[in-house]
Amino acid sequence: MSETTAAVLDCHDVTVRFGDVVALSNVSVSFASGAIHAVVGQNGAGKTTFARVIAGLIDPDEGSVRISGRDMPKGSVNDARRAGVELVHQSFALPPSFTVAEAMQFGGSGGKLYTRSQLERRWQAHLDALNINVKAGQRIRDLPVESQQSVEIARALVTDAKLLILDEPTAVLSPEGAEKLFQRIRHLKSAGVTIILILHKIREVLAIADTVSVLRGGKLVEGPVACSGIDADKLSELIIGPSARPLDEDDRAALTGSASSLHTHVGVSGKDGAAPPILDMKSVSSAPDGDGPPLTDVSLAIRPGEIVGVAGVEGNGQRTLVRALSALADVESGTIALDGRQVTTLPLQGRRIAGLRVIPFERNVEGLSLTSSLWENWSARKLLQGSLLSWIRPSALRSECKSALDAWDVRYATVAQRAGSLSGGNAQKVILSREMDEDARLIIAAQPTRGLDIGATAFVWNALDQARRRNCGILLISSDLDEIMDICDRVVVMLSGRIAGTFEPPYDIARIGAAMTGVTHDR
Ligand SMILES: Nc1ncnc2c1ncn2[C@@H]1O[C@H](COP(=O)(O)OP(=O)(O)OP(=O)(O)O)[C@@H](O)[C@H]1O
Repeated sequence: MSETTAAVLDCHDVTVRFGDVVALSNVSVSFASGAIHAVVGQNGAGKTTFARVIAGLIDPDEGSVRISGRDMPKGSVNDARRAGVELVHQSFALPPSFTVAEAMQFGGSGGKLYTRSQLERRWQAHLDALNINVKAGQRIRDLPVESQQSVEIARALVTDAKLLILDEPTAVLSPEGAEKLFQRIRHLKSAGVTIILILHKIREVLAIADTVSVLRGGKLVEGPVACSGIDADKLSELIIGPSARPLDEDDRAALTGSASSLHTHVGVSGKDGAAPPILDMKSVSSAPDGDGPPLTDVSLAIRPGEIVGVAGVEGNGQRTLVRALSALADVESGTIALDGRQVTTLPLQGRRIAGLRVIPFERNVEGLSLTSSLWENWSARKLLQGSLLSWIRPSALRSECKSALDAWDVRYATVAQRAGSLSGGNAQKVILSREMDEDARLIIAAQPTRGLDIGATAFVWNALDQARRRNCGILLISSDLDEIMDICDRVVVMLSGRIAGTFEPPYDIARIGAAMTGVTHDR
């Protein structure tokens, strides 16, 4: 651990309530300075609430917070920042139309006026000092997600941060991106910054953190304990708790990295290689649409009962692929057929009636209306599929919604609550419960387990497997190569809007990785 063991953070008996929900219950914890502290727990366990209390964004109902030995006035962001606390949120908050320099200035102390070139010079020096490879004049929206995150971190470090909190920083990163982030975090630690990391993946916790603390149902059930004294199995037990359904051995191994059974998927027995494809894309090219490179000559078939994975560094056309399949991108040439029927020019509603379901990349923007109730969000699929409004009975929908959310173990108070009040993982589960229904024929799942806890991730894998057994076709787009290799029957790699390689089990991670970076093409 660190040379110094003085506490940078002391929480005493912190309780936070949202109406009837107790998000944090009498949490008392102390974190030593100069170390990397992981905080883990299931979706809705209270991790983000904990981070927001420390950053002064939430005023706890009870309890107190001390930073570097000083009592913090309750719920004061400015006092927390003055004490050196900076929080990088789960979803990025940089204004997309700003340049990097403008975004950095926005996060700085402000005051003096600068010309554009002065501003850029000022922040370029800061970025260079942190070894962040981004040009200060670039617009945020033109940056890949990994660079946006680096800019968020750089912005948090504009002030003299002593305690940096990163809320699920790896959820948006590729494995290489996560490794780069970890290097940056180790570097910050050696410069004396204390880091709190909210993480879901146990293997990441054990790879980077000095200590780990576990929240369950708003209570601190363990920690901080030294990571050197705990193993993956024990940690997953602490997270899930004694009453939860146990994970099966394969899922546990894949989720915790505790065994060598990774990447052994050998195809599914129910797959019928001779059956006509559910999805048949032939030579599809799309117009540029500002959301990644256009598709160029993409051909892809998915048969009943088949899970096809799309691997690739983010920003290589995966979003355009989802948009083309959802009738949101302009297809210039080529054809798309669903169950033998041409749908190339059919709007989304018609495709949904034909059995298309979409779990979108951005759950808060494309997947949910945050200001609408849970049952309204859940019922949206009926409207999307063109049911007549007069047929819709709100009371029946509310009870259907309740059963579906309970089956997915969503943590919520009432189906009338706003979707925006759910924790990130629970919001994702609402979309999954809506899109993975019995009538689905083709499920496009974009990052379906991003931000989910280990129990929920296993649940999603199981739900995808059930859908496959019902002979659905599934297109799984994920930046988690382990996930792709564990559950897909075939993997295609996207690079610059093209299919750059097709791979079948047993997978060779080195060859897939090479195709992702364009080192080699096809097998
Ligand atoms: N603004 C809010 N209004 C109402 N309830 C809230 C609000 N914010 C959080 N909650 C509830 O508090 C509980 C803890 O939520 P929190 O976001 O802290 O969990 P989390 O551990 O970060 O979950 P995840 O891993 O899904 O992000 C959840 O039950 C959540 O629904």
